[in-house]
Amino acid sequence: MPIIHHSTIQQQFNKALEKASLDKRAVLFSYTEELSSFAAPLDLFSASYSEFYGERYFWKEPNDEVILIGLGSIYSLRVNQQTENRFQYIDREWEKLLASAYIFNPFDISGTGPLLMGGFSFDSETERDQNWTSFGNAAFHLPQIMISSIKGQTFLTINIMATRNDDEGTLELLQEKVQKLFGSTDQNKEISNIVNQEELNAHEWKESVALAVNAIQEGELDKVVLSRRMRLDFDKTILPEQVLSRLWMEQHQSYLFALEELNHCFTGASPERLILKENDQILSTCLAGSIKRTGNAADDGLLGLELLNDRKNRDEHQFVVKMISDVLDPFCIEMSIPDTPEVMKMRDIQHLYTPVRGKVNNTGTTLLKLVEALHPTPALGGIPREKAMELIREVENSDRGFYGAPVGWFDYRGNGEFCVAIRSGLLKENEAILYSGCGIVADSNPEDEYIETGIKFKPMLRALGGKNL
Ligand SMILES: C=C(O[C@H]1C=CC=C(C(=O)O)[C@@H]1O)C(=O)O
Repeated sequence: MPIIHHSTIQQQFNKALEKASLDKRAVLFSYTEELSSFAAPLDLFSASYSEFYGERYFWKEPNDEVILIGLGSIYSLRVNQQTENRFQYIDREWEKLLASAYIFNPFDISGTGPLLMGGFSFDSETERDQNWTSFGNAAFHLPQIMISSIKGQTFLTINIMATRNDDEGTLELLQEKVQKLFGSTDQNKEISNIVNQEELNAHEWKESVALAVNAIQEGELDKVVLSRRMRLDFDKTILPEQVLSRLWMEQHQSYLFALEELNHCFTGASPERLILKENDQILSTCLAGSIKRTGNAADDGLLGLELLNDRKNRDEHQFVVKMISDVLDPFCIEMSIPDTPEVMKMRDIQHLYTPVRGKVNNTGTTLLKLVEALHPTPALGGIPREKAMELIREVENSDRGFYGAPVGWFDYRGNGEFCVAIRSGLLKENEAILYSGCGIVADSNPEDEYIETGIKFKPMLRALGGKNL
């Protein structure tokens, strides 16, 4: 059982209270300790339902080296309008909060101590539709209780926005909350079942692919990624823990994420890293070019080889490699990029994959600066970027929301990671909207692209109990 009430924490907390009283404003107090034992991460997430539903945040990177469970939001940063640069805004406000914070964290380990979990919308220049209004153009949260599992070690971080109205009782209350959380088991929640499954505007989507191919052949642009949606209705409210536990079993080698905003939850299993930053080391991933999997290892091997040798897919992939390396180059003193891609095999699909590593040249290069520069990569936008964005706005008559956008976390030391939120969907009570897209180039065929986007629905569809798998 975690112990968060002893003299060290008390002293630190008292200092934060004094400062809050003097400054007449809230001061962040953060305390981290290592836990000796830890329930399975998803059991803990699930057990937090009664106390924290609507304010839960989950992150797991493919190798299980970083698993974060954030519960309760004691401080949030949102950007609703296009009034100023959303990346700079989040960076600046976070820095301001940290400037007066009292942080007790004896561990020099990324992902422990205070951190923000959240993400950005795909396109801040379009308005969010009603599904996405609570997410806006950026939504980040500092959890009240955070459990981080980092390379096998587990940590508890508690965060309090201390005000002059708080006293030692505040710590005690939080202590009780933590004890309750670790003591409680998952209430047997009812599983929701699909009552209706419907692809939205499939015919129009194929037409817009044909239109995009035309524009590319006319030389207006080189590549654009077009997405489409599927809607599912359920017999009762669909719970994020239900979806996450299926993704955990079936898509374990992906980034698993969930961001709740009251009764909405954006969740998914993405294979695509946008950027990882650990001190001055960065790692980005180029992922573009796809082929199916069959369930038979020998056939999958042959398909993988076909993908590696397919000109259309290699071109599509090369666009992404060039753009990501061009974008990161000015921020780096060293970079390393393999000459040829590898094949990354996911449960339902295989992709061409190239890792891009670098060493940043400047301490002022924040993770969000890199996210801003990279987003959207041609794996989700296109080439040239602005032209592709214009075409997406023109032909996709719906809001992508956070689909295809950066989702992740970053801590008070500036380390963190963002994935590109694909293979994802928005859960809103007894309805889910799933998103899927694919890269369109000069020789794309609408029917093939339709089939490819069908495959990309599968991870979420499977996790939700859907049909046609
Ligand atoms: C846009 C998606 O995938 C991107 C990532 C990998 C491969 C892609 C492709 O081959 O088209 C897409 O660019 C999606 O899954 O919704």
